[in-house]
Amino acid sequence: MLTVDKVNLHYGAAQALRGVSIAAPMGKITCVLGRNGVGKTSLLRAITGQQATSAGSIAFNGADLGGLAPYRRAKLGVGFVPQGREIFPLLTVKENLETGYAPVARKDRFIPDDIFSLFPILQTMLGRRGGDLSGGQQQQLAIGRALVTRPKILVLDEPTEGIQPSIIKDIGRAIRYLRDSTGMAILLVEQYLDFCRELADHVYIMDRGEIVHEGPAETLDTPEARRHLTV
Ligand SMILES: Nc1ncnc2c1ncn2[C@@H]1O[C@H](COP(=O)(O)OP(=O)(O)OP(=O)(O)O)[C@@H](O)[C@H]1O
Repeated sequence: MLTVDKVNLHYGAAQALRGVSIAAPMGKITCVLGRNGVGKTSLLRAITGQQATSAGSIAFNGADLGGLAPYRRAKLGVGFVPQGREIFPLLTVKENLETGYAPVARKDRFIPDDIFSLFPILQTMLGRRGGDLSGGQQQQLAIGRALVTRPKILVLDEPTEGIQPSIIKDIGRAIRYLRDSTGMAILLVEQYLDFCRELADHVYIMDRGEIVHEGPAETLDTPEARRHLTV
């Protein structure tokens, strides 16, 4: 399980996270919702090690992640699908997937078949350049690349952003399959309420750098939760 305990994060004098505590258990989908700019991406940057925290602690399956570089966290099983996907446009689909080998032991440096069962389009397009893929296909590639790192927790930043409904469904199905078949933890940051309501086991809502609500997915329909999500 991933535990984030009373974490603060600053950009210079501006505080983006204020005493944030969340847990993402193994075998569960945990969703963090919130409007634009409330600190969701900052929380994921803190977890993946891309941004230093100024207080609190982050641990995964008993290992303290505090101060570890992103690649060390990847080696411990933290897989990341960034906002905007960050596909290498001039590398082929296969080469993009292979960039996930970096934190993996030599014997595991192959692309697991599961990735092509989840996203058959990646197999069809293995030789095409990443930049030639549609936004939805790039999102599938970004998830595939994270899976190549053999994560024990998959952290996704707004995977539905700018993506057509049919591919959103495929991504939802893939996330559920990963939870059920591998028992990995999944931590998802989203603005798309329906996607979270359908998928999540547990939800948190952030507002102005703080967690202001937590509960099972059904609690997203309470007036109190709605108030934090409407503009
Ligand atoms: N590199 C940075 N330098 C300074 N301030 C930043 C930086 N990145 C984010 N911020 C600020 O921190 C706050 C939280 O931003 P963050 O990107 O974490 O929010 P978010 O909820 O992920 O938003 P979005 O949904 O737009 O991605 C915002 O006020 C933002 O302007």
